[in-house]
Amino acid sequence: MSNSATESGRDARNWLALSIGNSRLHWAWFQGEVCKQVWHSPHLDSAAGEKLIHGWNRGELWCAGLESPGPPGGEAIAPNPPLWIASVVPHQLALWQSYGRFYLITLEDVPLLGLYPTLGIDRALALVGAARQWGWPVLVVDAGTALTLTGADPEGRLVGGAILPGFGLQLQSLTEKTAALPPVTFPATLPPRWALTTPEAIASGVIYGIGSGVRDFIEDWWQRFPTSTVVITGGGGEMLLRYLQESAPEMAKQAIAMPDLIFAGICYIKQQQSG
Ligand SMILES: Nc1ncnc2c1ncn2[C@@H]1O[C@H](COP(=O)(O)OP(=O)(O)O)[C@@H](O)[C@H]1O
Ligand SMILES: CC(C)(COP(=O)(O)O)[C@@H](O)C(=O)NCCC(=O)O
Ligand SMILES: [K+]
Repeated sequence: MSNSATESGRDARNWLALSIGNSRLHWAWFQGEVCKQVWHSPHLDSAAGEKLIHGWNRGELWCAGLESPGPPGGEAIAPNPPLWIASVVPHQLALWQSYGRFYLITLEDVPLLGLYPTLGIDRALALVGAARQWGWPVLVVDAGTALTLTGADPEGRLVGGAILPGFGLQLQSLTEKTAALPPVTFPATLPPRWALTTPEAIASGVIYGIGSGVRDFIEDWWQRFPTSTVVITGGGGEMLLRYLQESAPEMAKQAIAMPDLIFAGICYIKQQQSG
């Protein structure tokens, strides 16, 4: 095979995955089944989206001057990569629909039994992504804007789950809905549980509150499915794992952190569809 044939073969295998969350856009660049790079960007406005698509159409993958739409380092890859999207945010999804090689993943594409029609596609994809690697039954804890728990049984049937405000949303809502509580940035480490300052008291309430709730859900899940894998993902996943390491070390040892879980799900669906 000539060099150029090898090159074009490689290029043809390039594709992008975009998961549109309520806080951010999550991007991955794949070659075939291999995930080469993952990065995150803020939501984009329509001008920024159009600029990016225009660049892709011209064969420039990452538009210069656009804030963080591309991977750090801005790798050069083939023009017009297929873009596989999973979205739980309709107004952000609309930006990408004019792109020629746009593929939207919906619940109908996901081979999961017992789905209900309004289940978030991110939750369904995370579940099949986790099961592909660890098998059924599986429980996914996704600490995103909302924190979700989503579990499926040994047959790959959705058992159900729960949705609560995530770390950032809880911190933000306290600031917004009270007169005296200051904005608190997401702490890098666990705060003291018995806090003596207002910011630490807020951080403690949110982190230990979410953490103990999640722990209770996991304990209940293991009563039902003692052999189930538990996978933790999402922007707040590290904090959740830190909580478990301190408060429930045995549980933490058995939980698996997969920050890029959604992309395992997207890759699986793409493979199914591409035959
Ligand atoms: N760099 C970051 N940017 C935004 N949120 C972050 C970041 N690091 C951690 N977080 C936390 O992660 C949560 C958002 O998770 P993420 O999985 O990005 O959400 P979504 O998928 O809903 O957009 C928020 O609670 C936030 O506090
Ligand atoms: C629960 C979610 C908001 C989580 O999204 P995220 O916070 O991670 O952006 C999303 O999965 C969603 O909109 N779900 C629809 C309702 C459901 O899953 O039952
Ligand atoms: K999510």
